[in-house]
Amino acid sequence: KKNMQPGRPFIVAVEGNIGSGKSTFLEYFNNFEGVEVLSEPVESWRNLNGNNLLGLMYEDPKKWSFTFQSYVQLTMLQNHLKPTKASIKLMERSIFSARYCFVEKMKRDRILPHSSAAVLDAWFQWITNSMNINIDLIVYLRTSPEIVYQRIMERNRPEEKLVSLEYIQSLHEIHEDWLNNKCLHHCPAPVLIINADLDKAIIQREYQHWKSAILNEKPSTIQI
Ligand SMILES: Cc1cc2cn([C@H]3C[C@H](O)[C@@H](CO)O3)c(=O)nc2[nH]1
Repeated sequence: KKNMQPGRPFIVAVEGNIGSGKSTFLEYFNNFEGVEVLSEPVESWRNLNGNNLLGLMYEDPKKWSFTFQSYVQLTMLQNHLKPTKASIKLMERSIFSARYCFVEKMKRDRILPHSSAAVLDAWFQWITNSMNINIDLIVYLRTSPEIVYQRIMERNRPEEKLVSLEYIQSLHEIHEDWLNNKCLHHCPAPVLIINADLDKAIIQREYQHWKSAILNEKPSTIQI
C-alpha cells in the first residue's frame, strides 16, 4: 500500500500491551535507512517540570489519571505532528491507543469520572477531526498477559511495581477489542498482528518476514 500524498512519510504505529516488546521492535527497525523512530515520551511523563506524572498516576490513579492522560494526549499529538525527512515514521503507540486503550480502561474501571473522560474525549475528537493525524499501518504486538506480566516484573521499572496481572489482563482485552475483534472502535489503519510472545531471539525472524510491509518497500502482496 503506497502512501497517498507524495512527500508524506509512511507512518506506522506500534501498539501492544505493557511489556509487549515495542522497544525491541523499534530498535530492530531503527537500523534501516529512511526510518525515523519516535519512542513513547516516557521520560517527559516522568519529568514535566519536576513532576513525575507517571509515578503519580500509578500511586493514586483516581487523583492523577486525568492529569497524566491529558499530558499523554499532548505528547502523542506532538509525535504525530513532528515533521520528518525520513520516508518511514515508526511511532511507539499513538493518540488512538491513548484514547481507545488506556483512557478506555480507566473509564471502565471508574478511575476516570465521566466528566474527566468527556473532556479528554472532546480534545481527542477535535484533534482527530481538525488535523491530519494519518497512520498507514498499525503493527499490533499481540501477547499473552501472563508472559508480559513476567517481563514487566523482570524489567522492574520503578513506577510499574504496582502493576497487577489483572490490570495487564484487562489491557490485553481492550487491545483485542480495538485491534483484533473486528475493530470495535474506529481503526485508523490496517492492522498487522505479530505474535510477540516469541522470545527476543526468535522474533527477529518474524520482523524479517513482515519487513517489506512494515517499511512499505514494495506493494505488499500480503493481505493484511
Ligand atoms: C498512549 C499511551 C501510552 C501510555 C502508557 N501508559 C503507561 C504504561 C506503562 O507503564 C508506561 C509506559 O508505556 O506508561 C499509560 O498509562 N497510558 C498510556 N497512554
